[in-house]
Amino acid sequence: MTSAETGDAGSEPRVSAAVAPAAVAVEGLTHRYGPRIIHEDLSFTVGTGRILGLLGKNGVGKTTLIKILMGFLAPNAGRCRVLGEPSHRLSPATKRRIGLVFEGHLAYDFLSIAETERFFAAWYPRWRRDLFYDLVDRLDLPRTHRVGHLSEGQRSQVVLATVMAQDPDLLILDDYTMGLDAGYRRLFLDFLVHFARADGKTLLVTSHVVQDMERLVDDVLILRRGSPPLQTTLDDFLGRFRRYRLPAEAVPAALPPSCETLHALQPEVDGSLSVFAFAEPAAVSAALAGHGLNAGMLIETPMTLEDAFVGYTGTY
Ligand SMILES: Nc1ncnc2c1ncn2[C@@H]1O[C@H](COP(=O)(O)OP(=O)(O)OP(=O)(O)O)[C@@H](O)[C@H]1O
Repeated sequence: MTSAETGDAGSEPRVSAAVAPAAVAVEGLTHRYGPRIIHEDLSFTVGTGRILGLLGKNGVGKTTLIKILMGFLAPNAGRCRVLGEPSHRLSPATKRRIGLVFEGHLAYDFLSIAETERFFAAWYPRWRRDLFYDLVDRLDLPRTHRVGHLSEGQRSQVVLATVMAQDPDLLILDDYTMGLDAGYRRLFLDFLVHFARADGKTLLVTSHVVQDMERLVDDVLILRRGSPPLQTTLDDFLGRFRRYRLPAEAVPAALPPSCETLHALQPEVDGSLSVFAFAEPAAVSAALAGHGLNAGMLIETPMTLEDAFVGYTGTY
């Protein structure tokens, strides 16, 4: 038993949730693998009916966090409540309300598509056969086709359909893109958005295809190793986090350090400089001028979520 206080019954987390009660509430979570700290004093919420994108570079601890939320892993410290229950003591009824797509997802190779549908239907009281076949029939394969004979992307489609058909209240998708082609990814995203919005579902999604998140999420939780996480709405992040560009002729050999105003300075291959900041142009210009740079040539340039994510977390 670890010193985890995950979800002490009766003690509600003191997190500032925008929507209460939160579908997921994490407070003060710390997790280590041996001496390596993966999460330290992490707190966040996923509001009921919200779609949260969990973003972060490789190895930052997204899957670890999901394993903790599902009760597969006990953290060293902190409280995690999922659908109102401590994550390490989820009741079978609550587990049935959670749809999970995870690396190494469950699919039985020896079953056919139709047998897969019948097998999983038996476990879930709200099973949506219509949803399952809505997604799976697009494969244009006979329902007698064996799962073991599907391509990687086709298999992923069956897994995603299986999870959606469970009609979960909370859907956790850990990198759902697994071999999906661009068309199916788009289709599945549209399905997900419709599914979530129509029925007030809560989604927690990770994906390295960050541009997909822009079409999907309400909120972002961005994890960075050694720094506090950022949780905010997508609109707030994209509205406040800005990129400015200085042309090559205004870029000195020695760059100023990042600071509260200048979140990151990134030299580009053409010699120009990208400056990322949660600040208005005047404040950024003043900060650059304070370091002797010619900020008169600073231009703000629009960003996608992927640009903003890379600017916020760095390229490596
Ligand atoms: N069982 C384990 N024992 C020791 N270290 C582990 C274990 N599981 C994961 N790690 C390490 O913990 C860190 C976080 O891993 P995790 O899989 O949670 O990251 P992630 O953000 O999901 O990464 P990715 O985006 O690459 O999938 C990594 O450095 C990983 O090597």
